Amino acid sequence: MQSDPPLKKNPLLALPFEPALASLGEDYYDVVAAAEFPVHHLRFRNDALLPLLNLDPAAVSDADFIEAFGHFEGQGPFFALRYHGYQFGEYNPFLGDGRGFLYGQVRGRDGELYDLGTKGSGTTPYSRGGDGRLTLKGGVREVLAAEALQALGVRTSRTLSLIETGERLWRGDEPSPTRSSVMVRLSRSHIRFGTFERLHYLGRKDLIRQLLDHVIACYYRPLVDEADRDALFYEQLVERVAELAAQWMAAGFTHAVLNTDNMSITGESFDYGPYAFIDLYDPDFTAAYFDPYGRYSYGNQPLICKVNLEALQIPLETLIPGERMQASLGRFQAFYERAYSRRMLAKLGFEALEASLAKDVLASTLAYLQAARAPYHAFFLQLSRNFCPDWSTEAESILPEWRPAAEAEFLQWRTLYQQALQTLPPAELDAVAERLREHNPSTVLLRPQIENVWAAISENDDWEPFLTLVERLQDPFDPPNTHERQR
Ligand SMILES: Nc1ncnc2c1ncn2[C@@H]1O[C@H](COP(=O)(O)OP(=O)(O)OP(=O)(O)O)[C@@H](O)[C@H]1O
Ligand SMILES: [Mg+2]
Repeated sequence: MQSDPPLKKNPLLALPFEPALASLGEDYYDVVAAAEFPVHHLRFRNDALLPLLNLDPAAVSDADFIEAFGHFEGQGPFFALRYHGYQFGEYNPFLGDGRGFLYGQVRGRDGELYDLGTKGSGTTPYSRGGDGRLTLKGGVREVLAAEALQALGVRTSRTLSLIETGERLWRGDEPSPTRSSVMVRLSRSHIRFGTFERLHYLGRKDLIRQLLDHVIACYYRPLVDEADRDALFYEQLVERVAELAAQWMAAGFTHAVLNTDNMSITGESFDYGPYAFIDLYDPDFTAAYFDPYGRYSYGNQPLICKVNLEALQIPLETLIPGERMQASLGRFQAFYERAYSRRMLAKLGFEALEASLAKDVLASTLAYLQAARAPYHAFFLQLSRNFCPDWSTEAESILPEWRPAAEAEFLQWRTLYQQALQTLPPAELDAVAERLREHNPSTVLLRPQIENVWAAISENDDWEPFLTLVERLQDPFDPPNTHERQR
């Protein structure tokens, strides 16, 4: 008797999905179906992420991606997650996944629990009149942001796949009709501050208790056996969010929509809509056209994170003493400054400096950048490319071309920068050069870069510039030893 040939299994569908959220019961989501799309063109697959899911990229075909993350066959049920949120300071009880769902949860090779979540997969009970879709440009922008941030050391969600879906969408902020896509995102949970806010709004203390236990068990595991774990959770969240704000600020990144429904309970950065990397150093830079008062401006991000953490105290109040949370929140600024200073010192080439000198060097750097309205990334890249150990004895040779932009502030900065170099033994100066190279990208995702790759796609359906840019963003630094040769 002839046996049937073995069916080829789609490795994406054979992932060991864990129903972590589903195990909590039905209060947190609505079961939804994916939209059916007229076409499926795989535009991006993030092979770099597959090993984390114990998958060999060579064993996963494009057709596998399309079956799993375009047709959404062979897996389910899918959950549109319920949440509320403060949007631009106003409470909105009508939110929830309106164009996405939790596709499944998987444990990564690193032992962490990851969510696969969609964006643009169709309408849900929370679409509020929206079409449930993601524009192709929006998908392209989200892929780019996540890859760029990851390489700059920001704790971020990643994009696993982007599939073009052949529909025509109408949007006020893109020339329309515009092309459609569906994205699958890998993240450390889609539980948002707003997930807790909704439970408070509904008066469900029991569910707040259940959800917090779940969050601690899944995402704050070392705390599970602590008697004081609820309060420690909030303290660690404050620390993680402060660290995240510092990561954004050092990377020169403006998230642009820091509503509490876009704040992850794991302290991870996600949801890349109208974001922008700053070009000129300007704390007032605001990326979203719908943010006229600059609530979510570049420089306001640490403060707004703190405001959001404070709002989260309301749903947590029944579980954690208010004074404990206030005391933790009181440490936000110190956590933030420590993390920001460490990252900025690395961008200046230092691992550590004596505390008051570190403070002065950093303050003078920012004062110069702001007075000169200097291009943020170009300044640090040039510092990195031009760095020379002789700078510790020859002040005049330190970036002379940057002097005219704001001379007084420049001279102040230069004096302090040189002073900082002089605290290092001569042998350490090579390490400064290396640190500068490793912390200052030569490929930066400025708006013109995004518009260029988008123009190639929209005008010629040419995906090469996009794929090339993704690759460069994944490793955005000059190669080792190139600066040596340039000098
Ligand atoms: N085209 C759309 N159709 C339906 N709902 C939408 C649409 N665009 C946004 N929404 C909903 O509006 C709210 C705010 O959108 P926002 O842009 O912050 O999130 P998102 O980008 O859709 O998703 P996420 O936060 O998961 O990245 C969310 O509840 C979202 O689901
Ligand atoms: Mg969102």
